[in-house]
Parts: sequence; structure tokens; C-alpha cells
Amino acid sequence: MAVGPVWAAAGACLRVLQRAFSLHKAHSIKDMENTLQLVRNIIPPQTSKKHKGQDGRIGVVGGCQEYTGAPYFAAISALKVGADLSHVFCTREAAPVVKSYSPELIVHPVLDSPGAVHHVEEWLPRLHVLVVGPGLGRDDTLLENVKGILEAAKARDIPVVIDADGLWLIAQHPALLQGYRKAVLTPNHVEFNRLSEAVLRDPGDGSDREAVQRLSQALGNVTVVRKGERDVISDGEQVLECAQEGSSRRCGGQGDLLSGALGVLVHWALLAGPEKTKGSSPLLLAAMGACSLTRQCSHQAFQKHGRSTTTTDMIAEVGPAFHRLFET
Ligand SMILES: NC(=O)C1=CN([C@@H]2O[C@H](COP(=O)(O)OP(=O)(O)OC[C@H]3O[C@@H](n4cnc5c(N)ncnc54)[C@H](O)[C@@H]3O)[C@@H](O)[C@H]2O)[C@@H](O)CC1
Ligand SMILES: Nc1ncnc2c1ncn2[C@@H]1O[C@H](COP(=O)(O)OP(=O)(O)OP(=O)(O)O)[C@@H](O)[C@H]1O
Ligand SMILES: [Mg+2]
Repeated sequence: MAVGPVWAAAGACLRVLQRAFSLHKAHSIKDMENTLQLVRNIIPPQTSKKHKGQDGRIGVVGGCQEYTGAPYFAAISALKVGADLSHVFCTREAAPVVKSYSPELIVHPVLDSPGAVHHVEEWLPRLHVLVVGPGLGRDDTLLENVKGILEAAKARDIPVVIDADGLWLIAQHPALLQGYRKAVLTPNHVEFNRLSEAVLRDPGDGSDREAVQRLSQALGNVTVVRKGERDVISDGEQVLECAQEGSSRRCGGQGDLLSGALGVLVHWALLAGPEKTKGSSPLLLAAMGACSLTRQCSHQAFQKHGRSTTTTDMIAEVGPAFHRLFET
């Protein structure tokens, strides 16, 4: 019987695979650590010489009758990461609710008004980044206004982070962002599949890494962050993975935290210049920073609150998590 040699061959094969896997894992961890080092480089120093607004004026476009939490989570997270001013452009009904969550946000009740595009356009020169989509909903009038806002942001070369229902809009009209190198898309599992179907028609089999890279390429190298058990990030050229330890809690709102944090980091990364980013794509660095931070917040909050952890608990961890990842 040749069972012995077969088992021996299978065992050897398994050991080779295990070794390859652990080497790959060690490599990924090293890649992640190298990238986090570059993320530390882009963080602007805190000095007494700065004026209000310099470290970030972020606009969140979202907030409607159903969803008021999502734009709040995104906008407050931007502030907690270190932006100086955070604006929310939402519907008339949502505005008093969002305001009542926090006196720190500047809230514009304009998104469902006929002058929505014009109003946001007037603010654009004073904003560094737009985060489009958290709690936006899918009302046609709102989405039409957001189309106009995106066109206006592109015309001014303002970076945009697109999340949640903003991604729904892009799945209907991919041309809106085609080739815009200052865009970052942050789909969850379902949003990623929807976008891939819409943009690639045949998303194919391939690995997660290939799928993210292909979507980015098909959209003309916009940066794509696919959230999940591991976050996969690509600008169509490079692919990074974020495997920072998070938690097994999957409450709503964690992606909103990520999008707000990313808004600030995108501003910082673009401001930092090549001597700080050392040839790496600023948007990839910003994405890796925001993904690591969100997961670290989740990890810390879960250690304290376990099963009852919610996004509010994670937001309370933004300061300590940021310090732990980027300032020690
Ligand atoms: N407190 C709030 O106001 C919140 C509002 N939210 C808003 O809710 C709106 C809809 O967002 P959704 O994320 O529900 O988008 P979708 O409506 O596209 O999601 C569809 C469904 O997919 C499911 N899903 C998510 N991840 C999955 C996975 N990995 N595998 C299988 N199914 C999965 C979700 O449970 C959801 O019911 C957006 O505007 C969003 O910003 C969310 O951000 C959560 C918090
Ligand atoms: N299975 C998982 N294991 C660990 N972390 C995960 C897992 N899935 C998602 N995450 C993390 O949770 C965060 C939010 O991702 P998620 O997929 O929940 O976004 P979302 O559905 O857009 O959230 P939201 O409820 O805010 O809309 C990201 O930091 C991501 O890395
Ligand atoms: Mg989401």
C-alpha cells in the first residue's frame, strides 16, 4: 500500500503551505508597520503658531429624515481626530436633530432645498475635504443635488470621501468620479459588490485584493477601501491590507467613524508633500491610517464595554487610540 508516502507527501505539502502563509502574514505585518510609520509622518505638528481651521475644515454631506446618527458620527469623528471645524450639510428636518447631538458641529439645513448646490458651492472655498454619503438616503431630489455638489467639488479640485448612499449614487453614475484621483471610496461588503456589478459588469472570481484593484482601475484609479474582516485598500497600482486588531462587535456607525476620520487624514496626507510621504500615494496612507484607527477604537471600546459596545463608545476612544497608534 502506498498510503504512507501519500500521507508523508501531504504533510510536507501542508508544512510548505503553512510556512508560505506565515511568511505572507509576517510580510503583511511588516508592510503595515512600514505604512503606519509613513502615516505618522503626515500628522501635522501641534504648535502655538497655527490659526483655527489650518488642521482641517471638513464638510459632511448627508443626514435626512431617517438617518441623523451617521452624519453626526462622521462629523464628530473628524473633529476628534484633529480637524478644527466640521460642517454637516443635511436636510431641513435632520438639521435640528444633528445640532442637538453636539454644539461642536456647524449644521446647514440645505440639502433638500432648491438652492442646495449653490449653498454648498459657496462654502467649498472654505472646506478642505468633503465626506459624501453618511445618512444621505436615496431620495432622487437629494441625490440630484449631491451630483451637482460633487461636480462643484471636482471643479475646485477638492478631495472627496464617498461612503454609504454616496456609493449608491456612484453605482448609478460611475462617470461622476471617473478618473478623479482625489476621490476615496469606502464600501462595505454589500456596497462593494453593488459597485463592482455596476462598474465591471463581470466582477470575475479572483482574490479580494484583485477585486479591489480591478474596481479601482476601472474607475480610473480612484482609491478604493473595501471594509471587512481585513480592510483592502488600492489605488489601482498598489494594494495594501489593514489587519489591525478590531473587535467582533458589528454595530452600525463604525463605517461612519471611518469616513470622518479619513476626511481629515486625506487633508493631512495631501498637505504633507513628498518628503513626508516618501513616494507613497497620500490617499493610500490616509486610508491605512483611518482603517487602523477605526479598528483600534473598536478594540479598545470592546475591551471596556464588550457586547454593549456602540459607536459612541468607539468615538470616546479616538483620542487614546490615535495616541497609541501614531504618537508613541
Ligand atoms: N445611526 C445611523 O444613522 C446610521 C445610519 N446608517 C446609514 O444607513 C444607510 C444605509 O446603509 P447600509 O450600510 O445599511 O447600506 P445598505 O442599505 O446598502 O446595506 C444593505 C444591507 O446589507 C447588510 N450588510 C452589511 N454588511 C454586510 C456583510 N458584510 N455581509 C452581508 N450583509 C451585509 C446590512 O445589514 C444592510 O441591511 C446609509 O445612509 C448609512 O449611512 C449607517 O451608517 C448605520 C448607522
Ligand atoms: N468581520 C469584521 N471583522 C473585523 N472588523 C470588521 C469586520 N467587518 C467590518 N469591520 C470593520 O468595521 C469597520 C466598519 O466596517 P463596516 O463593514 O461595518 O462598514 P459599514 O457597514 O459601512 O458601517 P456603518 O454601519 O457605519 O454603515 C471598519 O473599520 C472595518 O474594518
Ligand atoms: Mg456604511
